[in-house]
Amino acid sequence: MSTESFEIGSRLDACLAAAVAADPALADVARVIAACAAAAIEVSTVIGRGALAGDLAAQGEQNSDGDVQKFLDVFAHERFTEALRGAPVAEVASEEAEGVMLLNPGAPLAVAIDPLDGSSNIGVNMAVGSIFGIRPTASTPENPLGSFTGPGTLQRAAGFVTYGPATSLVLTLGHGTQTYTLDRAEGVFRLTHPRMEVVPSAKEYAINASNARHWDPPVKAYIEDCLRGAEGPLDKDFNMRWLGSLVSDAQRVLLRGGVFLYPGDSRKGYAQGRLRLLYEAAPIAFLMEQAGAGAIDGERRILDICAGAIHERVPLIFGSQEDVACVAKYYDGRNPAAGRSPLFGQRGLMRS
Ligand SMILES: O=P(O)(O)OC[C@H]1O[C@](O)(COP(=O)(O)O)[C@@H](O)[C@@H]1O
Ligand SMILES: [Mg+2]
Ligand SMILES: [Mg+2]
Repeated sequence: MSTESFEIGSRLDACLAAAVAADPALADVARVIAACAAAAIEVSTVIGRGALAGDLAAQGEQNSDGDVQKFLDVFAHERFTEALRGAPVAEVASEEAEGVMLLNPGAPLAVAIDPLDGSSNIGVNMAVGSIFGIRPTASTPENPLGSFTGPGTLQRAAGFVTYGPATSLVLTLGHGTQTYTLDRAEGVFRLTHPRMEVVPSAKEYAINASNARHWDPPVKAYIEDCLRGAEGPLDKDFNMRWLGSLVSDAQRVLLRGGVFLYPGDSRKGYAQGRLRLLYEAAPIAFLMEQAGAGAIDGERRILDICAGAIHERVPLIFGSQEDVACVAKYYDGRNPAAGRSPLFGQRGLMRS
């Protein structure tokens, strides 16, 4: 959906209707997006009430990834899956459900969803979000995961919602990335950023530095060179931000550039990092690419990677094109970590 011709302030439903009028093949995708937007407004209302809505961080069961579910994880999962039941969605792969959920047999679309992203921020009044990727249904009795095992390039649309000081919906249908902001007075999303364009390079990086001792050599080398600032081979002073919420970090990168890294590391269970390919990395990668940014696992483009299982993890590095390309150089053998001290060594990539 190209929304450049839409006026700022246009309602999401009007933008979707116009996109469908221009390309009727988008009708089903538009219904799914409208369902996600409606669920997001419900979730936003509860989050906005904070502690008045009860203990949003109250702990329940463990999800399939071993994370303890909080009240808000489960509430968001229920609101989104209920909304998707009323849309042309055959299957849902949710972080909060072990297997693929079957909604409307024969429907044309499948949705991979992280109903509540940034769970560690629940209950402390910090931003959280929801992420979704919409794919064509492709499962068969012989291949029941078929809707989710194709590459991210198959996604018809993707989006994420950030429940922050404002609630916003970042969306792509494959023709650029747009942001809509929730007009709380009227309960509708309105177009506020018709065309997101990530700057080619910036001076901010995001990584959970408490894992530094577990990182693999390319990541250690890159962050070491960031920390050396203008005196180091990257020739600029960096700022660091880590919000503990992928969507919030992604929103910042979309608006002012920089690079985000959640690499694989040597902790047990973290060889592929923490983030999940289907409902975190692939939708974010689609949105980033449509905004002129990049997303890789270190060596491969995220959108080319196929999942073998619905909760599969993948190392994720995304952001400004030049900054992502710079990180890739640390991975590609041109900067072997051999000869470096384990961390904070003396030589850097850009120095001959
Ligand atoms: O606690 P860590 O290891 O820094 O991980 C933070 C990352 O984990 C996540 O919270 C994972 O998402 P969930 O909260 O949906 O499991 C990301 O939003 C965030 O970037
Ligand atoms: Mg998440
Ligand atoms: Mg989650």
